[in-house]
Amino acid sequence: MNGIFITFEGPDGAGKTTQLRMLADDLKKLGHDVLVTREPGGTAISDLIRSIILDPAHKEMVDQAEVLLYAASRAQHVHQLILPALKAGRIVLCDRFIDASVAYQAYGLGIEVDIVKEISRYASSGLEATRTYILDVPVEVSMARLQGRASASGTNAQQLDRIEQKHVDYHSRVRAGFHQIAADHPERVRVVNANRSEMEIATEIWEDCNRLLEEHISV
Ligand SMILES: Nc1ncnc2c1ncn2[C@@H]1O[C@H](COP(=O)(O)OP(=O)(O)O)[C@@H](O)[C@H]1O
Ligand SMILES: Cc1cn([C@H]2C[C@H](O)[C@@H](COP(=O)(O)OP(=O)(O)O)O2)c(=O)[nH]c1=O
Repeated sequence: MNGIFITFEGPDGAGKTTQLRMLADDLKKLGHDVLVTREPGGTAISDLIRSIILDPAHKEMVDQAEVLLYAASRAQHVHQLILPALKAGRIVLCDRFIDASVAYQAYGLGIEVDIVKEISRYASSGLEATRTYILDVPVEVSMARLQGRASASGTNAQQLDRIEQKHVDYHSRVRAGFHQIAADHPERVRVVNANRSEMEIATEIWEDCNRLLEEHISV
């Protein structure tokens, strides 16, 4: 596999999408072939599953169904889109991946970590990110950014998706889960302080990503 697979993780509203777009623009300016995608989503089937998972009306969804729906969305995404792009040598930037299932479904909901990892491993046929940036912000900051994004787009707090509407305690467990994932995978994961300006964050990610590209080329 010649491509490079980079994932962005962190709480809702941490600034993942913003940073992913900035990195994609900078990489494209250097002539790299970049694929930008996201989970849940990225293919027609995965997007349909996304709308089922995030619909605020689906309050009765049981935890097992939630884990398996994220995994089903991921299976289609990995095999239809990500693996072919990596085989073609592209740089794939993905907004969330398996770490999100571990942070939200395992640490957040309380499902056993090994079960969530095993289901995700099966769904993705063992694909792992080359590098993961976890954008870390206090829960109050990410919540405030989400509210800001919602009002900028003319929606209100009641229209946040099903996961975003969950309680602060849940989001605190998710954040702690991301810290644990970083501690478990120091080679792959970089925790980036996202409670700074967009440009400061982008610079740190850009410098690390350049080192990664150099290592990749020299292999
Ligand atoms: N470093 C930052 N400082 C302040 N606001 C930010 C920063 N990065 C992103 N935002 C804003 O916060 C909101 C959420 O950002 P977004 O990139 O959509 O986050 P995510 O994809 O992690 O949910 C958006 O309104 C965005 O403009
Ligand atoms: C990929 C994935 C996402 N999620 C959640 C996190 C988000 O609340 C939601 C949608 O992700 P996303 O679109 O990235 O939301 P945001 O841009 O607001 O950060 O799905 C999981 O709970 N498990 C997963 O495996």
